[in-house]
Amino acid sequence: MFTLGRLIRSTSTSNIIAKRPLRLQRVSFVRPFTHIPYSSMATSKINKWVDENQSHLIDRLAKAVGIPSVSGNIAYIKDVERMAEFLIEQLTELGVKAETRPVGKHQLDGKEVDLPPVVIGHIGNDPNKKTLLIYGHYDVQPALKEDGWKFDPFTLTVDPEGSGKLYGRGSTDDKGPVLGWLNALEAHKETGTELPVNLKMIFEGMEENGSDGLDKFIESEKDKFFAGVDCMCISDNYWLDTKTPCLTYGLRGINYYEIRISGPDRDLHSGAFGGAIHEPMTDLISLMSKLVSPQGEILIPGVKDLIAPVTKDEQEKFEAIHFEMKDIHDAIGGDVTLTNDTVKTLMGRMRNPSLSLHGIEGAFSAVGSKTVIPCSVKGKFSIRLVPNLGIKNTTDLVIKYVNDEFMKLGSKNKCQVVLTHGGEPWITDPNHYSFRAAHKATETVWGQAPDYTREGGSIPITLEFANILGVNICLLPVGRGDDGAHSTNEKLDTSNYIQGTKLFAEYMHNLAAEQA
Ligand SMILES: C[C@H](N)C(=O)N[C@@H](Cc1c[nH]cn1)C(=O)O
Ligand SMILES: [Zn+2]
Ligand SMILES: [Zn+2]
Repeated sequence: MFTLGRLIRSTSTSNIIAKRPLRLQRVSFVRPFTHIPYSSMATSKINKWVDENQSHLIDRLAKAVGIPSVSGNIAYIKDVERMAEFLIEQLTELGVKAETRPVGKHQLDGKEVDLPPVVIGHIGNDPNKKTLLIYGHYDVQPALKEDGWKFDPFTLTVDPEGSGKLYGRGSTDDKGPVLGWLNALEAHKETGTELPVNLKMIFEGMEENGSDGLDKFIESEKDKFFAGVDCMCISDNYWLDTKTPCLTYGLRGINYYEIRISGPDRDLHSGAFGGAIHEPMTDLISLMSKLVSPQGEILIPGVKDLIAPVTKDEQEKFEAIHFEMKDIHDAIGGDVTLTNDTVKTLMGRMRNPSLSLHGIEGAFSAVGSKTVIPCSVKGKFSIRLVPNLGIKNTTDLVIKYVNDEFMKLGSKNKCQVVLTHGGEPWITDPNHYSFRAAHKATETVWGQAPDYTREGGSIPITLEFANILGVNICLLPVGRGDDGAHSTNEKLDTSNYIQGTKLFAEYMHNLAAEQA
């Protein structure tokens, strides 16, 4: 555990306003499980059912992708709720006791609205079985056809060229993996196979926007809904390439910022006022250009000094990963990597911090040549956090630097730096029975041993689960490195969806058979 405590964000000021007290990781007490022998007969029946019911399972994914559950946007609030209801219906049909639970309110577009509810469910309550908790998210990133999608992003489209790719927003992040668990449950039900573990599940609808409210929910339910959980599995990341399955034992964190510059109280004609005023956009572009160099170097003083040194063991783990530069070039559709060194590239993605500029709200971006001076603009950027770059120490450096640089501009506009959401980095020890079970399941289903990776993306709530529940968390991805999560033409290969379903079933059976 590298950083302790989660910071609660302020939406109106540039400062972090509260910090949770330090919590030590709790260790689950040892419970004498009845040894449940692994049965290859059970899983082969399940695999046969999954193979024979592929179109039904794809249909389930199509229904889910058809609900545009984009979080953090007032226009999609009803769709996010509809997606939660869809999960409840599906889970109930599968024999899961499922319900939605409120997690509070937040501000959207200046209005106070309910946060998307969490969907929780459980099936099985046998004291002789281990209890597995699974987490996933049912919200998705925004997507518009005009962003460059080949097909409507909210209509699951099977590649007409026959590659088996299933295109649609959320196909890989994270509706496909979430439904993979439901598919595995259905396969057990339909083949009359007893579930080898008790299963608890929690699916949230705010992951893409900072998981607001979820930390409090976990804390308040730790001795109620979450009581008795032995270990946890999350499938919400991706392989590194298109052919090597992996298990993931670390995540980068994320701090998401806005630089808000405001000047006049209305948008202005650039002919009438250009040359006479301090322009907010000019200030903003100047500040944003000072955050990161074109070589990817973070220019904020002090950030590099905080990074924990790379150990020999870490270096060796990165060197052991199967990865070629071609994998990343294919995944991004171009040869624009910062280096051609594979280990440096992997470290750049997973072990080092990175700063990305995302966009400017309030800027003119439509077609045409509007000669406007926007009166206020918000520049958005994020920093991926790594051990020992935490939410707070990084934010202190960011705020000081941006304010100092703004002062140097001599502008009469107003500048505010806001941390909109933050999530700490997370890393765990993969020498745990849950990782052993996932390793064996990968060998059985994919016919090869997994690589051990750290994810460059963030699942901010992972550290909270680890700290509050004190359980091991194994990240077991389903999708490939070229799936295009958050991008245009996001997809999940049919084989990954189908084999991923088998992987989850196999993992649960291995988990039951592992000595705790
Ligand atoms: C890895 C996971 N599937 C994911 O995409 N996480 C997001 C989380 C996030 C945080 N702010 C906005 N989204 C990510 O890593 O960007
Ligand atoms: Zn995700
Ligand atoms: Zn995502």
